[in-house]
Amino acid sequence: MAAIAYSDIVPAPKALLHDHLDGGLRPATIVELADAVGHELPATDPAALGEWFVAAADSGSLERYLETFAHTVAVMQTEEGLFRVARECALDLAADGVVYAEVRYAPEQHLERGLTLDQVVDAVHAGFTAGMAEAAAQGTPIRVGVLLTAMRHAARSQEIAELAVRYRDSGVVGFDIAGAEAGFPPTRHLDAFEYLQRENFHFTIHAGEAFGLPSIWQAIQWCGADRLGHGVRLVDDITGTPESGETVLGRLAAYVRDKRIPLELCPSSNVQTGAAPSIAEHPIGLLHDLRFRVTVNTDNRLMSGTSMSREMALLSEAFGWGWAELQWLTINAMKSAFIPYDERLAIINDVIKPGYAKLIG
Ligand SMILES: O=c1[nH]cnc2c1ncn2[C@@H]1O[C@H](CO)[C@@H](O)[C@H]1O
Ligand SMILES: [Zn+2]
Repeated sequence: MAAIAYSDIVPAPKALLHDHLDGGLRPATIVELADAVGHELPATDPAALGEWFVAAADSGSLERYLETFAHTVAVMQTEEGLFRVARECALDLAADGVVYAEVRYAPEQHLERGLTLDQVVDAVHAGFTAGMAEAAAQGTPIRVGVLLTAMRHAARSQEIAELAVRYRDSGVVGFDIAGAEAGFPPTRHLDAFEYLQRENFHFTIHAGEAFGLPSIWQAIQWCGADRLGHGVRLVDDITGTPESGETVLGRLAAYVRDKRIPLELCPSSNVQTGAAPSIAEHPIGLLHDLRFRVTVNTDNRLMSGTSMSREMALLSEAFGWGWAELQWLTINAMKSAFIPYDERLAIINDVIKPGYAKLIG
């Protein structure tokens, strides 16, 4: 079957679970905000700056990929900067046909100019609220929920977990840890995860991206993660291929599949950090064939020069996926969202299924 074109995918309803607020700024916005706060950039022409981010993030290592965030985080230190970035994020996702998104960021990284954690969360919330209202007025409604991230090398996870729970009725739907994986196992933050479980709150953990199975195992069996951020290295626990008919799942891979634990896979990001050799060789193909709870995500639209529609177009081309697969990915994501069950179901039945029914024809 011919691959579905990017331009045909844009109007299709999409759900996104793994997108970093500080990884999705418009290059032109970075230039303007950097000028206002006196931050020096590697390029001041927006197009050149956009190219710089993709090239610099194309490093083959997660640590070097993450260094590029210095230039986005630097311009997200004021209420105006945070509001603007969040508003534009909602608008950009809506324009790409995303109808539901969970966007994450680490409040502790936005305190350099004197904001408090609460001021950071309030400013982002106001930006998303404005962006959602504008998107709805433009006929492209989107719902955005926030995940508050704690940085895994730092020691503020308990505080950020408490912040997330405090804001659970004001737009925050979950918690996450991110940052360099090797050397910073999720169990360092066990207190925060146990607290969140006692609060009946939801969380995902970046695991199995730059480091393998022990990180995934800890995230699930010690920390109790609802979902896996990436989780792509789970393939290390799978032998054989479906074609040969001798695929064998190890205990951990079997557990993840049996429990329907969602995998927040981010193909382009993985190719840039070296977690996968190419889109065509990305384990998402195998994980899809084995019917894991696979979702597709952008991770960092700026650093990967990507969007949900582009990721789906790349997958359609690499694996021959048609509308049925794109719908499957979208419904998987919506089923795995952190908003209440009835609200997830309403988006699936009222928005996603009718949207794809028109496309499938
Ligand atoms: O793919 C990733 N793996 C691990 N950490 C990441 C990834 N993308 C972004 N961040 C980290 O998360 C912080 C909050 O959004 C970002 O500042 C970046 O350091
Ligand atoms: Zn991420």
